[in-house]
Amino acid sequence: MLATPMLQLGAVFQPSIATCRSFHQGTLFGAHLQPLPLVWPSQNQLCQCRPESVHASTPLEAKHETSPSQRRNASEAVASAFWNARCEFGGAREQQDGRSRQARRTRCSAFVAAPASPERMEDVEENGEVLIECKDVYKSFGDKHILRGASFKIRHGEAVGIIGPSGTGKSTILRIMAGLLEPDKGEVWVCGKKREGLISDEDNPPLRIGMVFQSAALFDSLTVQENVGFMLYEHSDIPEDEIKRRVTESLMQVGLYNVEQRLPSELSGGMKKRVALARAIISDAQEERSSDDREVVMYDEPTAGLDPIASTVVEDLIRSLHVKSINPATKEPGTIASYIVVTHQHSTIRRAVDRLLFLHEGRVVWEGTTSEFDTSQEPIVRQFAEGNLKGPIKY
Ligand SMILES: Nc1ncnc2c1ncn2[C@@H]1O[C@H](COP(=O)(O)OP(=O)(O)OP(=O)(O)O)[C@@H](O)[C@H]1O
Repeated sequence: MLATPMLQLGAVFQPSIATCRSFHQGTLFGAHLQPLPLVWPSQNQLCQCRPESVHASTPLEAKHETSPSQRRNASEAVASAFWNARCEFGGAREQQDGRSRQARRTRCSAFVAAPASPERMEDVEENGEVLIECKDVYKSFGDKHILRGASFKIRHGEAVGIIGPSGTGKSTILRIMAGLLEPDKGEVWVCGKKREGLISDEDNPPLRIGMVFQSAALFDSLTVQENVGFMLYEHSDIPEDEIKRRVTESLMQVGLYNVEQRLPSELSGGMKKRVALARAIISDAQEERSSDDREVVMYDEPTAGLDPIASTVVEDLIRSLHVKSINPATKEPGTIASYIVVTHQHSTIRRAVDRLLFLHEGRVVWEGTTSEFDTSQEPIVRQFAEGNLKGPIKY
């Protein structure tokens, strides 16, 4: 059984750029900078800091009043940084050899990457290896029955959007796919293997998974530079000057300049999201990837709260990182083999993904391409696409 996480939350959370391992064995600092015992017993259990654990009442919660959003943000910062670190650097990947570990800098994404052609999408749909399959997945929180038999497949090479009304379980299914949450019923198959438990229980996850959380999940007490460079500081011997250079480069790719020394509290919501994306990009810069790599990057509402132009920057950035997109200037592909985007935003639906899963009342009620989304006469799709008050979706 996992011990109750004793997270200190919000702005006082202070990992102090310790190593992931020593952090697990080390201390967290509390509201008055009192060291608090860290209760993660092993690296494999790092995912226990997932938000639903933090929703539970903890000793700290009683001691220091924190809002649910602070708790969620702190837990996601921990989960995001360490869990991505584990996915990036732990397990099977460390055993890989013959693969260049030379740093590869993600190329500037100042272009509009083209969506996949219909032929290419057909090919992926017919021949792509199934990376994740959810079979009849159920999940409830107390008496709220959120997922009620969700079934679908994510194939290698796909850019998939999960859409649907608020509260319908989009983030929940993303967390289940990521292995941060267990379904109550149903199965999740990852690369042909049924997942038992959480990703933290797997020694050699068959699929590399990256996650960009909805809340941006930054460490409030670290500067932008420390947040973005977190993985490189923790898990590489890259000289500090080089890390700084890469941080600046990543930030430029998401349209941020001269913010390295700011704290997250000094940024707008949209800027935080872009910093989170910059962190995801820089974590990508550790070694060469190929389009055969089994990996999925999951973005939970990456453009929520952004103005239309900032949304476009982020959408194009997501698109340009995909292996299926070719930078027209350099003719080079991106590096992210497959990705999933949970979103409400119409611009993101049209600009950042190729195939859509429509989740409603806990099930996938419609699947199709983004162009089919525009032409489908399914009442539920039309209502959602047009924002009608009348239709099968009741508010
Ligand atoms: N850990 C949790 N504990 C309790 N309830 C939860 C938890 N996680 C999600 N929920 C509830 O489950 C429901 C579905 O949440 P989820 O975030 O998956 O929906 P969503 O479709 O992503 O919504 P939105 O589009 O508004 O972000 C919500 O009512 C939410 O409050």
